[in-house]
Amino acid sequence: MAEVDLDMDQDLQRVRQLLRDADQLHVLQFWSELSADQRRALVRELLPLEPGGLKAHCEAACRAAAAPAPGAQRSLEPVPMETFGSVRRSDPELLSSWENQGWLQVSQSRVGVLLLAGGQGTRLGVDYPKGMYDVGLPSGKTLYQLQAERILKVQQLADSRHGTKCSVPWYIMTSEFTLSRTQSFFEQNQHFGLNPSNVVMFEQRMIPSVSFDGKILLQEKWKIATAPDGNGGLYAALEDNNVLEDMRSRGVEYLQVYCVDNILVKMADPLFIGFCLSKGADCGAKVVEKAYPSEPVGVVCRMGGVSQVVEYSEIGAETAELRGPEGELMFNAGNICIHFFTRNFLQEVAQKFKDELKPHVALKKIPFIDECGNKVTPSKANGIKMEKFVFDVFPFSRTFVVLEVPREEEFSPLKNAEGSKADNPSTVRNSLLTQHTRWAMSAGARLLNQYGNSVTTHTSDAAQVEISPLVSYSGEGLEELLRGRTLTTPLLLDQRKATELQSQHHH
Ligand SMILES: CC(=O)N[C@H]1[C@@H](OP(=O)(O)O)O[C@H](CO)[C@@H](O)[C@@H]1O
Repeated sequence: MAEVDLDMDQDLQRVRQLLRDADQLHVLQFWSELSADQRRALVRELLPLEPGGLKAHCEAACRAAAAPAPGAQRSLEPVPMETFGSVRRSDPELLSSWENQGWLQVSQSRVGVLLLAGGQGTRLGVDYPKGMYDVGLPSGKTLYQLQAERILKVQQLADSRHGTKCSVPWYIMTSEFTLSRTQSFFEQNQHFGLNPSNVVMFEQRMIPSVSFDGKILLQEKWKIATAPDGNGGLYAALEDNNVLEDMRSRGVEYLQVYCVDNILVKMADPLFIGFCLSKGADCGAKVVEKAYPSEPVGVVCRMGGVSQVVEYSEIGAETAELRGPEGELMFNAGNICIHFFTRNFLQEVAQKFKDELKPHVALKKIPFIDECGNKVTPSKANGIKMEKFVFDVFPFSRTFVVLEVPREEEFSPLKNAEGSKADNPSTVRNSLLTQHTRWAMSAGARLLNQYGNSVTTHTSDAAQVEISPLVSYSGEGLEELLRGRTLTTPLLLDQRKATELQSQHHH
């Protein structure tokens, strides 16, 4: 006991020094009121902060609040055609050559996927990890489950093409907010059938949230307000947790990185992997055509000849609305947060460039403890969160490529709560059901709605087909089950139903 307290004394001294140097001593202002446990908690939280880093962080936040980043966007240009591929405009032969290349890599276990899942889900309004959200599909599957089953399927398809027994490891970056609940959710669900040793969770760093005058905000008298360091915290987290070493030891050379919230995300997409490899790229991004100028997606573009993404929060309406000769949006390459990286490139970023990533500043409402010790829930922005962006490493790549994909097949993100205008549980559920209805119809099924009428349009709200990823990854393999059949919707085509349909065929 005495020993612990001695350590505690030393630690407290270090923390005091650290705070004094960064001009943040107010963090300890309620020290005399704290219990022994609370004191220990506070010291434990502050101890790992790097002295110089903390000071620089607070000062930078303060400066940023005073003078928002200048929109140095006059020199923006669209991405040049030669780095740009398009699924819609490429002929089937080219597409299947990319795909074949990708399947080969997957089958050789050279491809991994990495999920960015440290976010707080503030806009969605849930206090648990977004991946655990059930969007109300007939199957009741969560985003995590859909993703897990797509991994199972992509492995299985690669194996049956190449006679292999491959694995696609799933790296999951979580944060203090999401790690333990994500872990227990996966355990409760037996990792959705995946081999647990191929699911690797790690945690990104948290950084202090600061007031407009550069002071760390207290969330409790014994806890500072912190936020994850943004999805660009990936690169520090890869280092902190030896993830690249893990990849190397498994022989994983290529990584698809993606955000948790896109219900249509293709896991380890062979076509995307093959496209990037065929171009000799070290880094790539999937994009969709922007739906409208103010759509909240970043745009992939160039500045001074260097590829990058300008985030929707920073582009400015004027630039977003610029149009080309045919009336199309000039900056039309909407970032859907699906990126390709070679392991070598990530290694290089981790070694040389990750400290060059500039944090972006967001002004937010951050609940805090005021000087009198009262809890305040602000009604307008009172604080600064500094976030790094995952795509800010694009400028360091040697060969950067872009693949444009059809939105209705690949992008429908869950951002907002039910009742909001877009990107909410209903819109993402409908995107998936509409996609699966389309797949079923092009496989030759005749679909009836619950009133016995034919479902005719491809986008009808009444069309309710859900196809398990374990049955089909991207629409393949459905003809043998569905051709020439009349089926009533809602239809849940899971493995059981598939077996049933198959046995009927054989009679
Ligand atoms: C930093 C970052 O990755 N921002 C991404 C990401 O936005 P969020 O609002 O952070 O979810 O996903 C969008 C696509 O859903 C993409 O357009 C945008 O550029």
